[in-house]
Amino acid sequence: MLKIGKGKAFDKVLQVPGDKSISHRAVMFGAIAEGTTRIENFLPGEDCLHTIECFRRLGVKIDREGPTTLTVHGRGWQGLREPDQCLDVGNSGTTIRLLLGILAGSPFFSIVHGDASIARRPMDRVVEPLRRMGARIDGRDGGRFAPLAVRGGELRGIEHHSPVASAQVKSCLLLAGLRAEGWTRVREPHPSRDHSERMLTAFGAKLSLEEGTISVRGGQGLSGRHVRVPGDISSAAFLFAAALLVPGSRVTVRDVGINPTRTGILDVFRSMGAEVTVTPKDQWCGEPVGDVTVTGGPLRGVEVGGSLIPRLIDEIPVLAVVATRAEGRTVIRDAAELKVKESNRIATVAEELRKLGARVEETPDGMVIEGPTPLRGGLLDSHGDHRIGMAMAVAGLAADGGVGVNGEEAIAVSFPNFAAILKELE
Ligand SMILES: O=C(O)C1=C[C@@H](OP(=O)(O)O)[C@@H](O)[C@H](O)C1
Ligand SMILES: C=C(OP(=O)(O)O)C(=O)O
Repeated sequence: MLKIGKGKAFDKVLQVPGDKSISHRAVMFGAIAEGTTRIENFLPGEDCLHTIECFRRLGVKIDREGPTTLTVHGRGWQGLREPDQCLDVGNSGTTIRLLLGILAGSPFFSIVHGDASIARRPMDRVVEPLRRMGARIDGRDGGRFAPLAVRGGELRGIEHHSPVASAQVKSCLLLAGLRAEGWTRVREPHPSRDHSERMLTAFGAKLSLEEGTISVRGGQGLSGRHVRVPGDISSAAFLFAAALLVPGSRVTVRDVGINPTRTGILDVFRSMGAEVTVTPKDQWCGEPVGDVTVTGGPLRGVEVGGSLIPRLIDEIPVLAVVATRAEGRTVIRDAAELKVKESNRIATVAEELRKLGARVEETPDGMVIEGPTPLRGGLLDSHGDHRIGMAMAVAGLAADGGVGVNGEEAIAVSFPNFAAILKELE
């Protein structure tokens, strides 16, 4: 069990591990590129380690020089070979969905599977358009759920209007589109994170973005390159929240990714009344990087919905914790996607926060939080979901008597040294 006591005011300068989305992509794109891709500040979280193992099973040589440094020896798409064992994605939605885009255009048979949470997450959002491109995919419930079996082969480009704003759907189809005959075009209701677009461009691919539709022409190869991964703003969000939950605190996170498709949480914390300073410093492989400082103060409730949701989707659990301390009502809407993450995050956040005395009402597409409520200590559970585990641990900093979080091993999925950093803030 992870025990977190009530926090005392702090003023810290910290760093967080590399971005999960960018780490996955660096391995995957390096694996299908020609030449060497050296990756620095790679996230050694379990999700990304599963991505490495899947590509090793596909015949790609990947050397790990250190915990956060690796070299991927790409030999182009031709370098991938039929795996003799199932590909295990663990808990990682990003791995399974992007991998399916690569397998769909690879002329061999493979089976992908993951843990109990992965087996519950919807795969039809990628299976249906990949089948339209010509891929042969089967799986549980007609291919709606993993395990999935793929017999890859020749693909043709399609136009796909995704009903959900999902970078995983978009990236899967762009990867398949690189191998397809003609153009593949993807449109989504709101812009989702654009790491694939930035990194594919940095690896030499040509993509075009017109009126919200991203297009790629098939037959393009990638060239390996050096990738330095920015710190993960989704991990940093837990530390920003900590500064808002412990009165009189301030935190600076250095060298964190500040891609505007990921910074929704900073906009929301600002509109709640927090002081947020962003100092841009550099671009790493097409990704903006900077230092971000968050200073606590009195907070007010906010309404969050629409195009903001994909810009902070993974931060909503910790935003809900912060909202319990804000004056007035916080309304989160248009976030039904939370139900199909590692856990049903609307249900799990509400269940756990209520144990601490918070007033949280679930809605079909989000939640309503009435604040401020004093939080009491309690025994909480991660529900096997890393973000729920971390959000609840951070809540402990504001709870009288602190909290204990069971199932804390889930946190290693995205932020392996989280407990050590948080312990410094107790
Ligand atoms: O593409 C990615 O790296 C991710 C996209 C998002 O999922 P969706 O594409 O399902 O919205 C996000 O929640 C996930 O943590 C990572
Ligand atoms: C939803 C997440 O990841 P994935 O979809 O890759 O499992 C997350 O990290 O919060």
